[in-house]
Amino acid sequence: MHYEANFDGLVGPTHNYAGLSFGNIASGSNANAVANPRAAALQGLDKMLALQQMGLVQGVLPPQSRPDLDTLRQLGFSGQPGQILDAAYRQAPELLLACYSASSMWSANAATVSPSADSADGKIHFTPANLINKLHRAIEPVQTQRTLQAVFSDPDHFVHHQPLPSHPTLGDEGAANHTRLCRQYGEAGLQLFVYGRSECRKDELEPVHFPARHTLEASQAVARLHQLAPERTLFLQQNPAVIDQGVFHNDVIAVGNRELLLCHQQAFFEQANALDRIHQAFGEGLTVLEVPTEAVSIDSAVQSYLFNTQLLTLPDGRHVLVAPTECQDNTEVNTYLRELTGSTGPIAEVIYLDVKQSMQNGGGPACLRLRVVLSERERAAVNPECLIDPAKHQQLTQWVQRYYRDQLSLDDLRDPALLDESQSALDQLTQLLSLGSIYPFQR
Ligand SMILES: N=C(N)NCCC[C@H](NC(=O)CCC(=O)O)C(=O)O
Repeated sequence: MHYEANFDGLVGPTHNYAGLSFGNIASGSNANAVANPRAAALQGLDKMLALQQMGLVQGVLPPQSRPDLDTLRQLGFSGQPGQILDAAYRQAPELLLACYSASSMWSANAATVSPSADSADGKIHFTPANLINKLHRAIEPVQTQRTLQAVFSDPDHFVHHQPLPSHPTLGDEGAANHTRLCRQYGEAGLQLFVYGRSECRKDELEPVHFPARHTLEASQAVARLHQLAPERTLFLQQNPAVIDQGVFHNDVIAVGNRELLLCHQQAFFEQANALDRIHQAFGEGLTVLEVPTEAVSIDSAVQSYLFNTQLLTLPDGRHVLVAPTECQDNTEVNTYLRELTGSTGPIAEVIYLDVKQSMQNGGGPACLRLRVVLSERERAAVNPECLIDPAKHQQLTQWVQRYYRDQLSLDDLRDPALLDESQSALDQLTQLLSLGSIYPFQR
């Protein structure tokens, strides 16, 4: 028996709206809004419990420690923590904001993961994403690697690679641009790597307004590291025109699982050709649900995050979509989803969940999770304290209620008490999740 486990990033105590992600429309339009870290973390935990209750394997990944004092020191701020925060707030507020972001919650960007059925050595491979396109995200990979090693520590099953070198040629956004299709989770699958631009293929079109964060060269390197078979690996270019409309990752415009791919008509560059290649490489039995622009505009897709849903296969074999409530609020999307589930199509049901605090920064249900396909033995090798059941959910809920604020504005970020609260919270969390001393402040 094999499972697709979802490991969600737990929202950290400094969740805020800083407008840091150019090209991500929600992040820009909610800049300076007052955040509610407590509600954000509880929404995330409730999503994790909901999936566990559906009979799925659900894990949790701890947040990164913020503010990132080490980075601020590296940037020339010195003294006691309070002095560092104060000086950064006055001299370089944009750096302080970057060092305060709780962006590790979007664990789809933490790494690319290939299951053992696809890798030549029969092990699960992890490559943390370098996330070089945004400063607040480029400071994540070192900790990401430490965290993943603490959760998936057994070298008999898990291989951890270094993040790719930090250079624009190798921009890597992790699993947000990676989809695996297969017949059964335990069988060899087809891995789709979707890139926004290529350094060496100069003739390919690129977006003109917003950045293409992920490169072909990064995807090719990850596929090599993960020892994937070339005939079961495809590199597809994202449609640059939709990147310019706010589709900053492929998981904002397409989602796949098992033998199903749900994508917008404008998801890929030269889409007919891209879909042909996918069909050819997969062989018989693949269903592609292509959503036409006249049913759902790109605007509606970006606002509602229709494609940032989690497409899940339940233990009874039914496929369901876990969607953000924003999909109910958008008329086009609501109509499309009602027709989809009202027919005899492959998706049986849509389950709506509230992840508004994350959505307002451009992170839907699928952004919040990193998928790891596990066999029974591999699952037994995962740090058991990082798997969610009702008792763990309750423990973590109480922990959030104890440590998290229910309001955070950008002005609060100079408050050294927030740093103390965050470190106390994370220190306690490493005990709840049996992670050891993974944070720099614990060393
Ligand atoms: N699509 C996936 N898989 N992930 C979504 C990531 C959202 C994240 N938002 C932010 O980083 C906003 C932070 C701020 O503005 O405060 C980003 O743009 O990298």
